[in-house]
Amino acid sequence: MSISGIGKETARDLAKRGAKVIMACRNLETANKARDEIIEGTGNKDVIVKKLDLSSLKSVREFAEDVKRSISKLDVLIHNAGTADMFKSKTTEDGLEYTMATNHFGPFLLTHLLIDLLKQSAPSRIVVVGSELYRLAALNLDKLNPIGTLPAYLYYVSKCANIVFSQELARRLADTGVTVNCLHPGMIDSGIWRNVPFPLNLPLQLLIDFFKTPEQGAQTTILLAVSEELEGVTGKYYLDCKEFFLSNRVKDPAKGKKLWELSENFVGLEPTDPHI
Ligand SMILES: NC(=O)c1ccc[n+]([C@@H]2O[C@H](COP(=O)([O-])OP(=O)(O)OC[C@H]3O[C@@H](n4cnc5c(N)ncnc54)[C@H](O)[C@@H]3O)[C@@H](O)[C@H]2O)c1
Repeated sequence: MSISGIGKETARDLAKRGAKVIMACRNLETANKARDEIIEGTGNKDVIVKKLDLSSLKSVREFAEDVKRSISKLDVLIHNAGTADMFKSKTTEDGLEYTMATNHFGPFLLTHLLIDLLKQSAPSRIVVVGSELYRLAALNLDKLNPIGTLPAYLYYVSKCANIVFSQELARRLADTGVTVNCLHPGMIDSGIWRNVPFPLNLPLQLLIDFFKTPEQGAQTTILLAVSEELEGVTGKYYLDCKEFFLSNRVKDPAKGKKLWELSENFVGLEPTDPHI
């Protein structure tokens, strides 16, 4: 979960339903303000903030340890946080391209580190916030850590990775009681568009009035997280709270397997870590 946009609205809704919510956030100051606002608005005091920078493998490991120390049951893991820096490409302390590290490698590692807890808590769920923009990208598995690639394109690639990941994860977790579904939240007026520079932001300024609110954008995530009707449903993709079709290329098991093996290497999965 994250502190602004769709993540904040998802946290608010789950808190309203009485859930214990862990908000995983980079900036603790802003996160604590968001948490206080949610507690005040919902009356649910069981909303906590924990530090997580998904672009740092060390931070992901520290966060997972912190979570495992503080709870004994995890019903839903929501991979919502994402970045889309259209014009700057950076390399992380782990030698990973920043957008791919935040949007794919961090969530990939985190899923591994929390999988035993999710299995013990089954029936449990993993929800992955992808994007329809995946249709514009090809996932080049010969360059999964795409340092030097046009930054604007990297967001699409990372969202494509989210979907291939969710499909492969669902296959690997079949019969464990842990389900995995992915979604597109819609076009949402959120912080994700803040890095679009002049002059590309000009048409965006006009279009953004037609975008949905973060609260509306959270609805498909919430459905996948809580709907009793979706108990046991796995490996699907949703848009506007309805199942939607995926292109065959993201469903290909050979591609999913290769993404998995490469990602295990990039995140430095240890023999002692849980493997999925
Ligand atoms: N807004 C849209 O139109 C749209 C469309 C399709 C998909 N999405 C997806 O929805 C999800 C939520 O995005 P949003 O629209 O609410 O944008 P947002 O920018 O408002 O929220 C993104 C959140 O991710 C957090 N985040 C970014 N980098 C992080 C890091 N390294 N570690 C931890 N947290 C980090 C940010 O702090 C922020 O809280 C993203 O996965 C995005 O790709 C959004």
